[in-house]
Amino acid sequence: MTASTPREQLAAQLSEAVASALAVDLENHERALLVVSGGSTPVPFFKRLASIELPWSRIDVTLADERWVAEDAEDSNARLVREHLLQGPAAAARFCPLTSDDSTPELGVEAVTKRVTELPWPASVVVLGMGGDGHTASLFPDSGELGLALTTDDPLVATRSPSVVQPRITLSAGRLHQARRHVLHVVGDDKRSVLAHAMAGDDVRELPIRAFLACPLAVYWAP
Ligand SMILES: O=C(O)[C@H](O)[C@@H](O)[C@H](O)[C@H](O)COP(=O)(O)O
Repeated sequence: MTASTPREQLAAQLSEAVASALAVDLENHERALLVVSGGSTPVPFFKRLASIELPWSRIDVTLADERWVAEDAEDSNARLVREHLLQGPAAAARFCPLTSDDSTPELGVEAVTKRVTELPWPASVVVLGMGGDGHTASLFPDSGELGLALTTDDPLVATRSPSVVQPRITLSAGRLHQARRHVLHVVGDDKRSVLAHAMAGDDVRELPIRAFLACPLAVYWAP
C-alpha cells in the first residue's frame, strides 16, 4: 500500500513501529498484548497493521475503551477492530472485547474485568486517541466517574458522560499505564492545539490526556 497523504504516511510509520514492538516482545514472551483505541483516526493504521506478517496467533488485542453497544452496532469499537484490524494476517490474533450481554456497563464490568485481567499484561503497546475535549479512552472531563477512573487500581470502570450518548466502559488510567510503550495517535490542527494546551498545564481533570504526558509517550501527529 503506497502512502499518499501525510495521514497515510503516519499510519504506515505507526503500523511499522507497533509491529516492531510486538515482534521484539515476542522474542522474549510467549504472548504479546496490543491495546488500541476506537474512533475514526485509527482506521488507516489498523488497515496497514493488519497486513503486516507477524505471529498473530500469539498476539492478544483489546480496546482502551468501548461504547456499551452491541458488537454489530455502527458505533461499536469492537466492530471497528474486527472490520479493519482483524483481517488478513491479523485475523489470527485473539481479540478481547470489552462488552458483555449485561444491559449496562455497571452490570457487565465484573465479567469483563475477569477476561481483561487474564491478558498478558503489561501490554507491548497502548495506542491512545484523543478527543477535542482532551479525553482519551473514555476518560471524559465531564464524566462523574473520571476521578475514580484516574485513581482506581481496578482495571476497568463503567463511565457515563453528558458529552457522549452511550454508556462506556474504559480501562482505568492505572491499567492503561501497564504498558511498555505508549502512543498517542492524533491528526489535524485542532487536536494539535488541544495537545499543546495539555502539555502547557497539569490539571488532569481538565484534560485527561495529561495522565499520559508523564510516561514516555510517542506522539504520532499529522496535519
Ligand atoms: O471510543 C472512542 O471513541 C475512543 O476510544 C476515543 O477515546 C477516541 O480515541 C477519541 O474520541 C478520538 O476519536 P477520533 O479518532 O474519532 O477523533
